[in-house]
This record gives sequence, structure tokens and C-alpha cells, in this order.
Amino acid sequence: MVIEELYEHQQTIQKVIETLTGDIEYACKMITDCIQAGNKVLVAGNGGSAADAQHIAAELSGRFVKERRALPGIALTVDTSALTAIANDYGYEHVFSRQVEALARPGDLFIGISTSGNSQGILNALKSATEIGCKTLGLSGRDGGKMNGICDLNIVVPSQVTARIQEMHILIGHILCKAVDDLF
Ligand SMILES: O=C(CO)[C@@H](O)[C@H](O)[C@H](O)[C@H](O)COP(=O)(O)O
Ligand SMILES: [Zn+2]
Repeated sequence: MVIEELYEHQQTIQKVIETLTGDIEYACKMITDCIQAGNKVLVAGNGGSAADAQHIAAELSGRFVKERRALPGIALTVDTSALTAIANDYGYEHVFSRQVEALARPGDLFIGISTSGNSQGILNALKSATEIGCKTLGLSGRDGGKMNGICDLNIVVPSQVTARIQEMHILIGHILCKAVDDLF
């Protein structure tokens, strides 16, 4: 079992190298352009992707590798009062979009993470972010789901396996953070 899991990860990373290098380079430009212009990065996802959202945001406000100034990254998964109130009063599918409407400004970058590309809360947040005038980056998998066509860029990890998709998402997240480090 162990070697099969490791090989599956290796095969997925090989496919990412072959098919997504250009997309990842473009995403690096999206995040560096955003921060360089004085705007902020908002990130959201569910379950394992919530952890990824927090991980990426923390690399910005804290640090990734290099010693540099604090940079504006916010995960929309951490305020349990906002999450529970919005879910309770409006429905779970609004937990991220409502926070986007409260916090996002034109020029900000919203990163929505969903391995299926179909989680309604992420889809709603991408739509709200677009309406506000944010740039939108999707990190998805499988066939990209409904995130196709509603993001400025939807990076679709070529795998059907949630775990492998998540592993590629955090790798891509770290590459985005490296691009930011290289600039600041
Ligand atoms: O981490 C895992 C599975 O590896 C789970 O917690 C997973 O993230 C959850 O089932 C999510 O609700 C899946 O949502 P999504 O990736 O399709 O948007
Ligand atoms: Zn997981």
C-alpha cells in the first residue's frame, strides 16, 4: 500500500510538471502583482483545504523562508464567530462569500481551494470576489468542476484522488509563497 501511494503522488507531480507549469507561473504573477500594488490576498477552502488556506495566509503574514516585512494574507476559515453566525443565519454556502463582501476590495486576490471544484461556498465566494473587482485564482482538481469559467485562472490538478490533489495544492501554495519571497 505504501509504495502505491508514493508512486501515485510521484505520477501526479510528474503530470503537474508537464501540464501546469505555465499556469503556476501565471498564478505567481497574480499574487506578486496583487501584493506589489498594495492589495491583499484572501484564501478559503473546506476541510483539508481550509488547512491549506490557513497555511498559505500564514506564510504571508508571518514568513515563508526569507526575512521580509509582514504581508497581507487572510484565511476566511478561522473566525468561528463569523463562520457560525453566517452559517446559522444565512446558510453554510454563504460563509466565505459574506466575508469576501465584508473584507475584499477591488484589486485584492481571492484564492478558492476545492478539490472537486464544486463546493458551493467556494463558488459563491468566487462570484462575490469577481463582483467586487478582485482577481480570482482557483485551485481545484478532477475536471475543475463549476470553478471552470468563474475564476480568472483555475488550476486543475490532473488527478481524481482528493489526497493527491490536496498534496499538489499545498506544493503550488508554497511556490506562490516563494514567488512572493523572491520579490520582497
Ligand atoms: O481533507 C480531506 C480529504 O483528504 C477532507 O477534509 C476534504 O477536504 C473535505 O471532505 C472537503 O469538504 C472536500 O471539499 P472540496 O475539496 O471538494 O471542496
Ligand atoms: Zn486531507
